[in-house]
Amino acid sequence: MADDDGLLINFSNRKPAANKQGLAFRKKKSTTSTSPVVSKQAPVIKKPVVSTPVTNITTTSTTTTATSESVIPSNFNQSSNQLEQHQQEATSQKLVQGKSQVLSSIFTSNPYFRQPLAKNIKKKINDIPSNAPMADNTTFTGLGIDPDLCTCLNSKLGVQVPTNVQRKAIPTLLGPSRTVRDATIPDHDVDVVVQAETGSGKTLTYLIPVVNRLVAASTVTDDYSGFGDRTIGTVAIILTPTRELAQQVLQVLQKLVNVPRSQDIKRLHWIVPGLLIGGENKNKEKARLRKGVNILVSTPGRLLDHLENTKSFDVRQLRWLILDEADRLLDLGFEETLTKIIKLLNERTIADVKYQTSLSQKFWPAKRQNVLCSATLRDDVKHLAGVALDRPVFVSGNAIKEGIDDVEDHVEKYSTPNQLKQTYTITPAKLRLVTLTAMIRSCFWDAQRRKPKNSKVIVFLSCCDSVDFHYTLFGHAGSQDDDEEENDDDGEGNDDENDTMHKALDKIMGNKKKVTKKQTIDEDDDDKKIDPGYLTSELLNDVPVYRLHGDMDQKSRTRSYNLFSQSSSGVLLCTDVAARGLDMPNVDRIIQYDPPTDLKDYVHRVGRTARLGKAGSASLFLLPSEMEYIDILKAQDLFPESVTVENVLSTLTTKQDYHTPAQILQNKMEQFILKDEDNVMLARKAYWSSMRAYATHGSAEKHIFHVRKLHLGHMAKSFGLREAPSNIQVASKAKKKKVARQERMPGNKAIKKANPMKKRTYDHASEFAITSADSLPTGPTTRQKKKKRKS
Ligand SMILES: Nc1ncnc2c1ncn2[C@@H]1O[C@H](COP(=O)(O)OP(=O)(O)OP(=O)(O)O)[C@@H](O)[C@H]1O
Repeated sequence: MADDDGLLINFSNRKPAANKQGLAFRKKKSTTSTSPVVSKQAPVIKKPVVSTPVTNITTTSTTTTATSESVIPSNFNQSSNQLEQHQQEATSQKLVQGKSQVLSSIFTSNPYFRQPLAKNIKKKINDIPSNAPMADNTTFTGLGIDPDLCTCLNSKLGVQVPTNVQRKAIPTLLGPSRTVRDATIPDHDVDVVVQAETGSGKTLTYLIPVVNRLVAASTVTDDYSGFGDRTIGTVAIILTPTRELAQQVLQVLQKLVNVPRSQDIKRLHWIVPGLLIGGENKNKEKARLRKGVNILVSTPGRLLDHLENTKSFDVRQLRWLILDEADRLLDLGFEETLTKIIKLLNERTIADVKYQTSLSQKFWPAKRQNVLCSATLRDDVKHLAGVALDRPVFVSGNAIKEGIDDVEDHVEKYSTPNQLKQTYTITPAKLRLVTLTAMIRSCFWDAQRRKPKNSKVIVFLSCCDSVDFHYTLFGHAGSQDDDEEENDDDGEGNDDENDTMHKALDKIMGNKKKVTKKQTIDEDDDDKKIDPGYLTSELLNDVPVYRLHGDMDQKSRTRSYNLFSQSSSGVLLCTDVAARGLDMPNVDRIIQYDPPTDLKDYVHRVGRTARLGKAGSASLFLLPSEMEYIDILKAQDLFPESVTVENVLSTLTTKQDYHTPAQILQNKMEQFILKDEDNVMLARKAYWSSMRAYATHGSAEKHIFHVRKLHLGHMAKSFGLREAPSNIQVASKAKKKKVARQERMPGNKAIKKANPMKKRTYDHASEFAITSADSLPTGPTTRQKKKKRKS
């Protein structure tokens, strides 16, 4: 707060009537303005600024409205006296860090918008789970899988019968080693493209055939001595876009290769799986490669590094190259790396005749088989074909088709699991933060039984800074010592007023325990404190909050991811680094607070829930200016239902009036931000990074998501900032000047500036992370990108 002028914003002192007509109550000139605060008079607004005519309010969702049953905790209920009291207290302006501050209402000056009519929402006809295991009599043994491997699948992974995509793709991937004949499937090895819904078991779809063929190759029979030499090197490489996904695939693989030996079958067990990912010790990886890793799971950057620099990395006998989340691997940033990888593999792979004897050749594809998997393989497929594939067979949940030209007939639309319940909430910018908070809280409240419940919620945000900001906010706001500190800071204000207000807030926020020390949130904050990997959020009724993004160090990432995966209840705040492939058990709800910059990411984000036939729901936040995005979703046969902001905010109270508790909640969060300079900086950074991230929406959606359409002041409010963006910008420039000055100081080592191009590649390519405000938009222009693609 040091650099900015005190921002004077009008605060409505009018008791918010239960305004059924819309979200806003009009701005009113403050009548209680006291020195030193100068109140800027609000313009008289002729028509209600946010009006949601009763006739247009869509209540298609099953979300409960404000009944006494649906309201979250009892400590949110206020007596009318308390409400009155709060109204009076809230009108008082005070000094925050020596600056005049006036609280502004979140319910004024919001844009007018009409809720879509319920009749425009097409309901899903078929709610039968589409990604569950088959309910007919299909079995893995029936598909030709080794009975011992089936036992292993059952005992180690709880997998008994195949899913639809497994039933379709496994026989094709078994190729000539297939023991069950099927005339419709090629009996030679072909490249395969697998497209199936999220959570339908694509990982096992490609792992089972590879392991099955290696198990067969290691089996000693009367006429075949089996293959038991680990020095064969790497025979299969599985590439994934993120480290977490690579770790997850390895975990499944490790269980799978431990196939028990039947008494009458002799097997030479030599299948050694291994992992190569960024952030890990390269020398240890080299040592493992030297010994021989037969099935390698890796992220592209680290694989290329070892291909280029590790002499003992032997890929001469490579027979499988599997690209998990293949469309993502071909996105900007990965493409170049992948092309280099494929070029090196092409140069180094030799189909050694020693493995081509008449008996063993059925276990080993004669040449490298390429397999591509994703839930969203579409027009990219043709592009991928140019890079890696040779006339692939296309397998989806619906069809098997030979030849790439027909692919588009089968993948015109992205598909999400039938049982996934999708909703959206049109939320004016000023109401975003409080609505998010209310929505998360409602996930942990059983409205029917009227008691807290366990739930697992993932909130997707557009950038790392925003994740850090919300993590700090939810993790620390609401503790009593914050309030105490704030009271101390506010020495110049009216103590009595503050005291009463804080008491009212405590009551509403449910502050039960006295927190004496802040939990550590940052590893380098204090060396002695150990980052527990999560924060317990008082603001969210003591729910643990986790975070995951690409700017975290590898240890924290792994810990945070594992903790959330294993937890029975909690909120994970993350970037798109968690959008693809991650199989976190029992996630109930996905909240897309920032809309995805690519429609494919919508499908992958919502796919973290409703996996393998389980139920799940997903909510999307949209600004009134972004409503057209619903049409884009509809064009993909995705029909989310509308849940109004009123519905969400109503869960904060038993009373008709949800404005007051919502406003108090917002004030509480703003106070937490403003009381500490670090918090203000965090909020500003998050604000700017989010704006930058917003600018990365593709040209096809630019008419919907354009920064020019945003009300920057209102957006700032959603980061708990009471400053106009120009103030923020000035502060940011001032900081840059300060850094530049420091750099010029004699004796100071010039801080090497990161090459923005490189940074962008890093952010987008490996970790899905749009990070700090300084690091982004100097990447290639659209024209440059097109030129690059052409060449
Ligand atoms: N046939 C099966 N029976 C029971 N469970 C299965 C079966 N196949 C896979 N699973 C389990 O289903 C979960 C989801 O599988 P997986 O992660 O492979 O899905 P996916 O299709 O790759 O999803 P995404 O597109 O999100 O990556 C995993 O926990 C996996 O162990």
